[in-house]
Amino acid sequence: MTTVEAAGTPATAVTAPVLEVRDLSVSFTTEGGTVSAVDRVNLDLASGEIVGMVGESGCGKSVTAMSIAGLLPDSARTTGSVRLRGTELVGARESVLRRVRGKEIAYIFQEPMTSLNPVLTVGRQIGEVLQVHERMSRRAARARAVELLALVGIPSPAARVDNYPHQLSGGMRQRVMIAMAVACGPKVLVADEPTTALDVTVQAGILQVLRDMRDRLGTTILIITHDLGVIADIADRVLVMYAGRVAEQAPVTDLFAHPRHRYTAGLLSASPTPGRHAGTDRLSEIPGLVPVLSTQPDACTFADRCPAVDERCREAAPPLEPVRPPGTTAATTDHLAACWHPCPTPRTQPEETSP
Ligand SMILES: Nc1ncnc2c1ncn2[C@@H]1O[C@H](COP(=O)(O)OP(=O)(O)OP(=O)(O)O)[C@@H](O)[C@H]1O
Repeated sequence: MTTVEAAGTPATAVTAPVLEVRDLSVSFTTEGGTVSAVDRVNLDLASGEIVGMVGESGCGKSVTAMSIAGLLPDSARTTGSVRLRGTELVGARESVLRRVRGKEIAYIFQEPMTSLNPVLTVGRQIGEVLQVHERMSRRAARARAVELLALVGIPSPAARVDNYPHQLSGGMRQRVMIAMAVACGPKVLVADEPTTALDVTVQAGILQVLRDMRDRLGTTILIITHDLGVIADIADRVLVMYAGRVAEQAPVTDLFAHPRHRYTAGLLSASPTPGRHAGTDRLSEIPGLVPVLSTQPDACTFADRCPAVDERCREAAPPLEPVRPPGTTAATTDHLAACWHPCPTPRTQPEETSP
């Protein structure tokens, strides 16, 4: 574990991160005014790491991920910095983004049917990526497409390469999307709810494919999901988003065993994650709704829903800071929470108890 250098800095890997996000904020101009979707997010992704991003609907997960991949619409205003292997992406020219997308960073969307072209065979679609980015001949690209379909576990890839998307099951289409995404060997893969529309066994297969991509190709993966079971299954580290901000981030086992932000604790008890609901079928709910960020910029955004709220929470937003692991006195950069009154841990420090 690395020691703390400055409060509020994200967990830093020992080697230089592949992706560095600093103070990333995104707002949208709408007819009803400016909507703030992401507020000063910091995040590092280390090489070969799988990081999960969780949070309720509307917390800013997709907007964060799309801004990282340079995929936001023109109505978005982005500030801060996103550096991918040293290249700044915020404000970069379209020619830079075009070069980076696919080759350096790739994005997998939730619903492959809307991303795949229905009138082209999957082989043509994978092949086009290779022809454009890798300047492969059509023939070589087709052969590579067959290899990629095999890599993502599609049976009879030499025959499936000539299928149209509608001839494949939902799980196979998602595998095709992953094959297209990894075709040019991107360093970073952003997977936005890649398993949401799939049943549990197909979902397990897709997660295995993502793990294989990391293990075989060293791909760094940012996976967005509502499903804490998916996070527990695949992620090394978790980032919990709330109302456009990072509420907590920690190694996965630490987060599940010792959530420190009250929102994370609420999410865990509202989710049927194995081991947390022994003997009960009922899920608890976090009362209230995710607030619109622009309505309360200088307070903890979770204040209205928090069981430990006090005046301080309504007066100032807590910074994302390292918390002490149970039984230790020194904070580490591995576990950070943005909370004035973190949940107590089994051997909590006196000043960390709830009010
Ligand atoms: N194009 C847009 N124009 C205006 N507001 C937007 C736009 N895209 C997203 N938003 C707003 O930004 C906020 C964050 O949205 P985002 O899609 O990132 O949430 P999310 O956490 O990914 O939710 P979900 O899990 O439902 O996808 C929401 O309030 C959303 O309404």
